[in-house]
Amino acid sequence: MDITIKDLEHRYQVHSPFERLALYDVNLMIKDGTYLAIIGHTGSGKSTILQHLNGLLKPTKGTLSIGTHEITAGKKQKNLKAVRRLVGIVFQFPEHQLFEETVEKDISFGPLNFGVSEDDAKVKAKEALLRVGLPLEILQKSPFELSGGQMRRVAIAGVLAMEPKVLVLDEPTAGLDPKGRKEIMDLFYQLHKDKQLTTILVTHSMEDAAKYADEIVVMNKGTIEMRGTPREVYRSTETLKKLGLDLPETIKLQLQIESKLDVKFDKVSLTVEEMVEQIKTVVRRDDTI
Ligand SMILES: Nc1ncnc2c1ncn2[C@@H]1O[C@H](COP(=O)(O)OP(=O)(O)OP(=O)(O)O)[C@@H](O)[C@H]1O
Repeated sequence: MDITIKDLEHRYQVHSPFERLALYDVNLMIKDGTYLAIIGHTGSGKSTILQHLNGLLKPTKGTLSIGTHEITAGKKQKNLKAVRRLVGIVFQFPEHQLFEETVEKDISFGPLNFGVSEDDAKVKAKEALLRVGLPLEILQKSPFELSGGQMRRVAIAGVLAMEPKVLVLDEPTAGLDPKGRKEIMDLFYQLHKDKQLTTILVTHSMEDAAKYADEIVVMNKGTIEMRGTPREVYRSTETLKKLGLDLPETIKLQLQIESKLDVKFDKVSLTVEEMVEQIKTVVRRDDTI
């Protein structure tokens, strides 16, 4: 399911003294099955874009096409429920939205809301729970008896149980320790691969964008500043610096090695493994090192 965003503008609190232009001239085509990362400085408009993708916010100008569904500024939106079924959003700290008495009821809530029978919702809840790596024994527990990490997984299972075609992730690992972060990011990557799930990740982690995404969009002050593969984007070190964005650690190390040893690597190193390979190549090429 392709997503096309055309001339998107969003103003918060229109016609009030607090009116704020948060997005303008946003044009973006996201092909079905892509893993896209959106990076950018705080306040650049990343979350505002995400919230348009399932109709939580309406454009003040422009159009979004999500598969065959269109959301257009100024037009009454008929199929918002269908769009919300297609696009699942995992917000920051999704566990704050848990509210039911049991894990099973919490995960089943979404499917039931979309008209699935109670029995089918229970099946979907079980599948989703296993998918996020939790045991079925906790189905009848209160979500509030679980650890923080488990609560987050239950909340993610609630989104997966709706079987979305597009998964939108707004800083989904905020507040987790490095091990927990990696586990959750690997889980989303596996889902993306297994189900060809279009995945759109908003992140402040340059490493995660480099490691998982096929494409990166760089936002700046409400509009798209740059778009490309991780290698293309992270090659533009000066532009990223100007935008106040950091580089992945591997690339920072590469730049230091290049400057200290007066050598040039063939490409930017997105992972430690790539960096090691390139160091080997440079050492072989130049026997004075
Ligand atoms: N409800 C709101 N009312 C008014 N202005 C808002 C509202 N929500 C966001 N904004 C403003 O819109 C702009 C874009 O905000 P947005 O949250 O989309 O940025 P972001 O890139 O996601 O930031 P962060 O990285 O901090 O999450 C910011 O200037 C913000 O202050």
